[in-house]
This record gives sequence, C-alpha cells and structure tokens, in this order.
Amino acid sequence: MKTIDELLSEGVAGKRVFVRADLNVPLDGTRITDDGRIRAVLPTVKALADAGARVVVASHLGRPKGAPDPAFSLAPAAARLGELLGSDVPFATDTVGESARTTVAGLSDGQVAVVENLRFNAGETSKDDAERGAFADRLAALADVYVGDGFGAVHRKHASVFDLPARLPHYAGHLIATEVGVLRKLTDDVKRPYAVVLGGAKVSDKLAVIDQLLGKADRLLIGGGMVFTFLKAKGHEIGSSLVQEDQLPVVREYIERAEKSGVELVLPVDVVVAPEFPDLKTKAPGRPSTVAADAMPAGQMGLDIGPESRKLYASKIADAATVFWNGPMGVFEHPDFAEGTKAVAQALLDSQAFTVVGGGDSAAAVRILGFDENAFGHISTGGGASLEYLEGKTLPGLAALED
Ligand SMILES: Nc1ncnc2c1ncn2[C@@H]1O[C@H](COP(=O)(O)OP(=O)(O)OP(=O)(O)O)[C@@H](O)[C@H]1O
Ligand SMILES: O=C(O)[C@H](O)COP(=O)(O)O
Repeated sequence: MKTIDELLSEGVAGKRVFVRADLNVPLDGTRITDDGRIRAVLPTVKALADAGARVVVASHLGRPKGAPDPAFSLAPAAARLGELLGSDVPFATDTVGESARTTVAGLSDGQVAVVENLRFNAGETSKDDAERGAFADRLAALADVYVGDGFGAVHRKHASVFDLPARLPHYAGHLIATEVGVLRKLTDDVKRPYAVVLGGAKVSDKLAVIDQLLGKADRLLIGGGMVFTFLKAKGHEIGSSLVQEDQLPVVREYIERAEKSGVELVLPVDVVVAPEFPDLKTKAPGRPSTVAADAMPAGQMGLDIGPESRKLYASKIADAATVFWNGPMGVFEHPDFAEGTKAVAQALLDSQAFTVVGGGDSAAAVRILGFDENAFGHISTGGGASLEYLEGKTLPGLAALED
C-alpha cells in the first residue's frame, strides 16, 4: 500500500487530490455533537493543502436513500472543517454535478473544498458493479489522484471506497495508516486475556462479528441494543426492546458454542428500562427503573445495563491484558441511560490493559461523557470497519489501496 508520504515526496502542487474521508459525525439538527472524525482527517488534509494540492474532500453522512435529503447534508461538516483549518472551505451542493465541477475548477493551489454527501447518489452504494462504476467514473473526473482516509467506511464496497481508487493513482492517508497499525496489534500477537465489549444499535452488523470473535477473544461482554436478542434467545421477556427476531436461532447457537469452547459470554444481570425511548432533544426525564435481566416487564424497553452488571463488566475488564470496546452500553445520549457506558469507559481507564475503543458512537460517547480521550490506548474512528478488520475479513477500501 502506497502512503500519502510517497505522494507528498512525488509532489502534489497544483494536482486535484480526492480525499475519501469519513465525516459521518453525530448531529443534533445541524449542530455537530462530536467532531472527532473531522479532526481525525486533518493531518492528511493539511499535509496535502500545505504541499499545494487542490483538495476535494468527500464523505457519506448517515444513510440517506440514494437521493438528496437535507437532513443528511454535509454542509455542517464542511463548515467545521473550515473552522479547524482556519481557512475558507467552499462547499459544493451536489457531489458530481454542476456545483461540484465549478467548485473544483475554482480551487486554487493549497485550497480545500467539500462536495455534498456521496450517498445522495444511488451509484455510491449500489450492489450493481456497473452502476457503481458509472458513479465512480463521474467522481474520477473531479480529480487526478485518490487518497483513501475514511477508515470508518473501508468495510463498505461503495463506489468512492472501492471503485474509485481503481481509476486513479491511489494512496492511503495518515488516518488509515495509523488505524491499521494499531489494529494489527490486536490480530497478530494479542496479549491475553483478551476481552471484547460489544454494544450499540447496529445489531445485525455486530451479531455476525460475534461468530468470528468466539474463536479469538477470551471474554465477550454484551451490552447496548444487542443484549435483548440474547435475552430473548434465552427465553426471557424483553418487552419492547430492540430485537433481531430473525437472528434468534443464530444467537442460540452462539450461546451454545461459547459454553462448549470456554469463551466467557457475559450478559447483563440487570437492565435499566423505561416505558418508551427517551427524547434525546429535550432530555425530558426518561422514567428509568432497574429490573433483573430475566424479569423484564412487558411493555418496557431496555435502554442500559444496570448497576450490578456495571460492576460485573468492570471486574471482567479489570484483569484483562487487552480490551477492545465497540458500541455504547446504553442510550448514553440521555443522562438516565448513560451510566453503563460511563462505567465501561471508566473500567478501561482503570485497567492496565492495552485498550482500543472502536466506533464513531463509542468514541463520541467517551468524549461527550467527559473522558480524556488521550488516556485510552487508541480511539478508532471505525465502528463496523474496526470490527471487520478484527474478524480478519478483507476490507474493500483497504484492498483497493493495495497495488
Ligand atoms: N438498548 C438500546 N436500545 C436502543 N439503542 C441503543 C441501546 N443501547 C445503545 N443504543 C444506541 O446505540 C447507538 C450507537 O450504536 P452504533 O452501533 O452506531 O455504535 P458504534 O459502533 O460506536 O458506531 P459506528 O458503527 O457508527 O461507528 C447510540 O446512539 C445509542 O443510543
Ligand atoms: O459510522 C460508521 O460506522 C461509518 O461511517 C460507516 O457508516 P455506515 O455503517 O452507514 O456504512
């Protein structure tokens, strides 16, 4: 894999460089609640701009349906990038159309522009190679060189991640190089006991990861929205909690396999429930109560792990040598359901283990809840991406950067 250092030594002054970033930041309306992913790509963007490149930054944000949707505009991220760079960052209101072409044509050496959300175009995420290829051709027309630095999206076989690098000279940016360097430590020679803490809401993505982790980790601690598919698989009531019904047989098999292979599969013993999902905007009282995990009342929704579970999880983290954590333990955006996530973050800080936090939302949670991000071994910008890397899968966005 050629890195940006090689590109810089070859010289980029006056060249149009397409930087595929992951600016998929959490938003509250148009307010960015955590700009970690924007700061993470700064070293690459700055290095290119300082070397006189005309930098075109592109990213997805959220999961719009292949057409423009103002709720998912990259405009707030472009504005924040401009603030962080301390320079004017023009924003194209489309991705490959008139606005993008004019904006890129108007760039001067050392200037940075952002184009609108890649996923406003159906070709970006299409499963059809020809449709993705056609969109990649239009992206390629905007640039002379490609730099892949959106680590959070390298597990997606999308036009800007997979097809575009095949059409341009391509290099890995600083962020991708750093992320891969750290995650390699968890795959090549991991120090044991190795504990993996999994939570969050992307249940279907993460259940598949458990299949692989059962053969790699010594302990698997489950929290967040995933918990309830496990509790239901064990025959418990889960009220109106998040559940992946079609995965129940798979999860039952995981539970059996963990027992047979001696992997400790740790589930909450108590959960914090409420009558409904909390209002994250007003933060109105969430009416939480704590119940035993095997006695959830019907009509209540599980939104965090309970106090006994927090102690249990902290004890399983305390004497691990390596800990990888992906996904918040509960709906941490509301104070009534943030304690589980806080407890896991604190346990990571208190342990002597090499700790890696992976995931846009987990990293955001760490910062939003007031922890010092520098105290963790590494905070990865990739959720699904870091998990799939640990699974040992070939990631399309990394494969595409190889020669
Ligand atoms: N019990 C629960 N029910 C519903 N949602 C939950 C629950 N627990 C956590 N969440 C939500 O999960 C979301 C984060 O999940 P996600 O899987 O996206 O995390 P991530 O892996 O850190 O991020 P990413 O994959 O985006 O990088 C948070 O917004 C949180 O509110
Ligand atoms: O948040 C993430 O994990 C990345 O930005 C990828 O987003 P996606 O899961 O919508 O592809």
